[in-house]
Amino acid sequence: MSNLREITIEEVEKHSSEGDLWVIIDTLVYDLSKFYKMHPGGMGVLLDPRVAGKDATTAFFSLHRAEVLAKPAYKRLIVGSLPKSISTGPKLLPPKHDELSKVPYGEAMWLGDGYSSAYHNESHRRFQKAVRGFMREVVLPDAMACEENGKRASQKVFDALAEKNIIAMRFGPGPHLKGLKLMDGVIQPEEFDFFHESILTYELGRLGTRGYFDGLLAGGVIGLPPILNYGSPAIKAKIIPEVFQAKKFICLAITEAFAGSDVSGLQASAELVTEEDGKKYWVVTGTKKWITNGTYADYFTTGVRTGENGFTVMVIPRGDGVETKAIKTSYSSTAGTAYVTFDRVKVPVENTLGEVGKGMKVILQNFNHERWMMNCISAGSMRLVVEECLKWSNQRFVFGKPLVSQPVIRHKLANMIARVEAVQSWLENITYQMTQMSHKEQSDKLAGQIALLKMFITRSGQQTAEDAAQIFGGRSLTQTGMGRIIENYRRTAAFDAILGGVEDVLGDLGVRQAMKHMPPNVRL
Ligand code: HEM
Repeated sequence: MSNLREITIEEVEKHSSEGDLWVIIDTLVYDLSKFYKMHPGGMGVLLDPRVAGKDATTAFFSLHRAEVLAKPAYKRLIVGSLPKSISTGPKLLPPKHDELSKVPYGEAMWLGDGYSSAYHNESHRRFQKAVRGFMREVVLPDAMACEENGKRASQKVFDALAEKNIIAMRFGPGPHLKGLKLMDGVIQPEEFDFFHESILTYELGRLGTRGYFDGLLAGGVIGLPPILNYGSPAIKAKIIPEVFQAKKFICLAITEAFAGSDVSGLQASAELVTEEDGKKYWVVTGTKKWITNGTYADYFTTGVRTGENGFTVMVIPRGDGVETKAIKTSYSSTAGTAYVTFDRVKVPVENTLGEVGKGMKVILQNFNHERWMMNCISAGSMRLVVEECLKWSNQRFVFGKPLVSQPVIRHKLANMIARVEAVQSWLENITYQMTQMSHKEQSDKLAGQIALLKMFITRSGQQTAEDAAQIFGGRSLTQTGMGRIIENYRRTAAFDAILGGVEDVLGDLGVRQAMKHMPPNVRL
């Protein structure tokens, strides 16, 4: 930008007509002579005498997100900049990809300038910076496109995730990370803990594209653990590398239209048959509904009835008799939500995960991790929404005053900030406990905490979505433009109150867990 031709305000003013149209935005001079006919906001607004040939910075930033100007197609419209004698250059550029927000409460406190943390160290900071940069540069453009067109995340992004070993990291700390180069070596596998994992998910949440987040392997994050924990050595050796390298995709297929997630009512069933050559197979018939990533999964970690009351988990590869159909939901079909049909599918008995009839144990093992992951994403997206509302309330002028000068707006902001900080602190505390406990201890001591936090986060998220919509007004209804993040959040915040266990059930679980630990001899 430093080599730009210097153009005076007087010279810009000479270009103020149809076919010869310049404007100044943030000290840069844009030639809109051809673009004005394609301008999504129409030609008239650009030809207005208050805009054509003038400094249109204030008008521009009250109608567009700063990211518009960062697009290469629009950068090409720049023909010069105001002389150095009157300007020190652009001040309103969008932040660099890995840059932290300077907006108060725009980042978790541990990332704030001058704040410290009892839980985070230098490796978390290095990791956060690398992940933020990667997410904004590589993932965000794909996320925005896919939210709109409903396609699954591009293979280019999956390959990039695999290259940084982000897919492997989504399964938390553990032996599966041994020997891997994490985020180009920014941290060592031995350093990786639940805080690193929470950063990864939180940063995905900060993209503000909820359907895409689920499309970006949320199904895999719940579908692979039964294989990691219960797969035979042969199954593990085949499927785990395929999934980590994004060559194949896996999902979890439990819920059914007949019974939702009430496992006792599931109807999909499997019968054991022995072929003439002595090989044993399950023959699986049934349907599954609401299966995240199912439309493009190659493997289905599936729960089926085996015998009278037995429930068994097995991994079913896509093949003869397996069909998937996209289900339309209120978030983007980029999530790959599917209705799955198994029609007499032959599954080798070696694909059984865990003991026959003990499927509940296999499924339950991962519930806490799934809900904790959802807490991380909800906290990340809530933080982004708070940041957006603070920015908007500050920059938006109504009746001659900034929006934030209205006490009712400040009241909403205060509640939003209080909620996101409460959520953050509880999440960090639980994450710390996870770093200190064995898996068994986590199941015993944290199942209730995680469930109650999820109930609290999703309730807070929905209140925050309502407040944000009031602050953004009509802009919160449009999927593009200034309010695009609020629109997405308002439409999808309630999803987290359903997926992974509905709010009421989780609240109930939290209290039941507490009662389990209640000593028998306590009295008022
Ligand atoms: C480099 C110059 C400009 C570019 C590249 C540009 C680009 C765009 C784009 C991409 C949109 C669609 C926004 C969205 O929904 O995502 C838009 C909308 C709009 N633009 Fe521009 N624009 C420019 C300058 C201006 C200026 C100077 C004005 C001055 C008034 C203006 C007024 C509008 C209006 C009124 C809308 C509709 C906003 C809405 O639907 O809420 N634009 N512009």
